[in-house]
Amino acid sequence: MMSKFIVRGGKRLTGSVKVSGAKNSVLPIIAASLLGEEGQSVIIDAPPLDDVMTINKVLESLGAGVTYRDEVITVNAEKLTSCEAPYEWVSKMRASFLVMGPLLTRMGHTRISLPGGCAIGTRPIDQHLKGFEAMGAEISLGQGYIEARSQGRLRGAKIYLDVASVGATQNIMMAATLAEGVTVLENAAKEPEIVDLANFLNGMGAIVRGAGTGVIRIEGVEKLTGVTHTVIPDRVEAGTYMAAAAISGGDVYIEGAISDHLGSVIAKLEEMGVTIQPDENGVRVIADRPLKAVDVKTLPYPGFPTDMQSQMMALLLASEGTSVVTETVFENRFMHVDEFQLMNAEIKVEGRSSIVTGNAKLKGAKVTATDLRAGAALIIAGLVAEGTTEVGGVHHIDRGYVHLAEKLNGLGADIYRISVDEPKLEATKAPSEKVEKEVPMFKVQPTLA
Ligand SMILES: CC(=O)N[C@H]1[C@@H](OP(=O)(O)OP(=O)(O)OC[C@H]2O[C@@H](n3ccc(=O)[nH]c3=O)[C@H](O)[C@@H]2O)O[C@H](CO)[C@@H](O)[C@@H]1O
Ligand SMILES: C=C(OP(=O)(O)O)C(=O)O
Repeated sequence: MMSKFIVRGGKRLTGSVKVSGAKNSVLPIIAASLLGEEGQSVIIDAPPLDDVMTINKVLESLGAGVTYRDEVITVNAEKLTSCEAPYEWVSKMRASFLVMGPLLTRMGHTRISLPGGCAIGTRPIDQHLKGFEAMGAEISLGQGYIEARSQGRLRGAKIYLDVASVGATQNIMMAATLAEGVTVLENAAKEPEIVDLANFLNGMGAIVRGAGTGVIRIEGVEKLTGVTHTVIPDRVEAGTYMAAAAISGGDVYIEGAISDHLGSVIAKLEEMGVTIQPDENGVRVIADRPLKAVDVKTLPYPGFPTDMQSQMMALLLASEGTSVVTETVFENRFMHVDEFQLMNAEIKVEGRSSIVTGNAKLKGAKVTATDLRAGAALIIAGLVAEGTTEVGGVHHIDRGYVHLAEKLNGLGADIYRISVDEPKLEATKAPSEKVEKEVPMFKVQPTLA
């Protein structure tokens, strides 16, 4: 059964919303728990997301014992029975590829389905493989799978990344923890999720230094054990609620948001005229003046995050003046532009930049989430559009947002989720029309005050 979000615009957001654990931290940490040859890992604040369920399935298919209750995952990886991550799971979620480093270094052999490209770009994995090869692995490709083998333990190496890839940094860092000798990773990604993973690994007994800087040094150890760890709050989810608050002219406290992780987003919001008041437990966002247009360029951390680009574009549509949004991280991350245009937005794409005309008179329309963040951005636009916005492609949103509608409704938004029958394709007949089922248009109950 497919779903849609129905957003009725015009509500000002006020109150408090709590941020969940970070999707982009919990996924590599779950993968890293495969390194624990003794004891179990307990991962606290693991958000109930489709992506988390998918990677848990991958771990189970490798023979690990996994339980998930009340946002706590326990992983027992003492005995693994397989080193192969099948297409079934990797095709659902690229981050499953992060099991490659842990499996290779612990078992000396792994076979993983090739992660495909996706809506936002081709997303190659050459830097991951370059790192494994430098550590002595032999890589072969065939039938949609990548196989890596090492004779004995991997060996520490000096590795320079051509791009500061988050995934390659994580995969190589994990592989290096059990390698013989020291690995020095240069031009490493500096995202807070890298630091969270390093803290998890160090808790397991690894020796990782310099995470959060461009050079990470990993001294290999013989064995790692399970550890208890709390995942950092999701900075992209926090940023999404900041944008939602700002577009609605609201006053919202985002509980759990770590302002240090959101420097570039906060700077841009302040430049637009939004008041941001961070404290030790979260960030308050007050939008009591007309918003001003600003230019935004996505960059690796600490630059402006690509995962906030589409939500920011929604906000710029409601600002005074013209903005230029430049995407430098992924080559095809403007799919939301066409959808915004269906809502009466005026945006022109020129290569890697989008020229966004502000003061848009947004109108509700039937639109589709082309990826996770595009979905959130369409909902943000729907908050101020005239009439009703119907957002399809909700499965993308479910990958990365915990109770998005409930959390926004808790702030005063008016969002429903409805079920929609999937169109059936039959050989001899034209595809049937999408039929909206006669489900009562129940309002999702707010879970937060
Ligand atoms: C699960 C997770 O944490 N996902 C995040 C992670 O994705 P992910 O780890 O896949 O993103 P990367 O940092 O690897 O990608 C950044 C850029 O590097 C390129 N590249 C990457 C690897 C490689 O071997 N070769 C190469 O050329 C990519 O095509 C892209 O243009 O970081 C992205 C960039 O902040 C975020 O948008 C994603 O939300
Ligand atoms: C692109 C994203 O995630 P992933 O790398 O898991 O596709 C995202 O979180 O916006």
